[in-house]
Order: sequence, then C-alpha cells, then structure tokens
Amino acid sequence: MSKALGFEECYIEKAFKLGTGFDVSAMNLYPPNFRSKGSIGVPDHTDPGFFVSLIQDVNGGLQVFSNDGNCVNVNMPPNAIFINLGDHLEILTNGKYKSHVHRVVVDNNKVKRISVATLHGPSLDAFVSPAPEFVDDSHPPAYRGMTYKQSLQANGSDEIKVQSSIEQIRL
Ligand SMILES: O=C(O)CCC(=O)C(=O)O
Ligand SMILES: [Fe+2]
Repeated sequence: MSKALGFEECYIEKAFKLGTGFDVSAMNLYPPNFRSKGSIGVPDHTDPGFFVSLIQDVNGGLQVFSNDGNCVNVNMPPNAIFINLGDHLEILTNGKYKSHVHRVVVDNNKVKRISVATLHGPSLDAFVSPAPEFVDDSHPPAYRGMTYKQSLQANGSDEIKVQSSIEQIRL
C-alpha cells in the first residue's frame, strides 16, 4: 500500500510504528430477530486504526457507505475476510484514502450472526497527522495530529465506541 501511494515500501510501517502496533478485536453477536434500535444493530460509524479485518459466520447485515453516500450491502463469500480502511490511514493521507462509514442492519435476520472485527492500529505512541506528501496549498491539513492513544481516548472509555474520534480532529 505504501508503494501504491508513491511512498517507499516501509513508509506506512514506519509512520504507524507497526512493530508495536496496537490491535483490538470486537466480537459481535446478533441474536435472531434482534431489535435494539429498530432495524439497526450497530449505527453508522468509522473504525479507528490503519485497517480493519472482519470475518463473519453468516452473510448479510453489514452495509458500507460509498464516497457518494450510496449504501452498499457487503456480500462476502464463505470464509472470506473483509478489509475496510481505518481512520488513521485517512488522517495520514489527508483524506485521500477514506475510512468508510458503515453500519449493521438486523432486519429479517432469522439466524444468529457472529462477526469479529479486528482493528489493526498504529503503536499507541505513534503521532499520526497528515503526511507532508499529501499537504499543499490546494490540500491544507484536514486533521489535527494526535498520538494513537490520544485518539482512542477521544473516543471515550471504550476503544471501539460507535462514534469515531476522527470527527473531533477534523479541521
Ligand atoms: O458486525 C459487523 O459486521 C460489523 C461490526 C463493526 O462495524 C465493528 O465492530 O466495528
Ligand atoms: Fe466498525
């Protein structure tokens, strides 16, 4: 991915200090006919971190919003891993790569669904801000910099609260 962005091969690894990267797994269980807030199992949110890998035992429920606001149903083949980009890649690339808003709908789920979302994050002490390569007169910094630990703390006491801290650091 570093090379695709025009960086040297280890650029993202170094920027996020991935050698001591901080990963968090969220295990979600949606019982059959689950209704917490109407048809919404998990409300609209983005995930912190570099990228998120998600596995599930039953297909259906996850929806991702595209850049133009269209809601896309995620249709995963069995045994697939779904990869979504996280907030800190959006911050590092000054908004070029997007951390997509997603949600879980639980309408019509006749069987229970389990998903495991693993947030692969920078090191807690990595200070993440827009990289100079993505900042110029026509692209001023769109986010304030913060250490990964500070941005997780800005989410509240829960690392994976539904409201991501990216909104708090948007300039
Ligand atoms: O259950 C899912 O498919 C997604 C859950 C999710 O977005 C999360 O845990 O951050
Ligand atoms: Fe999520």
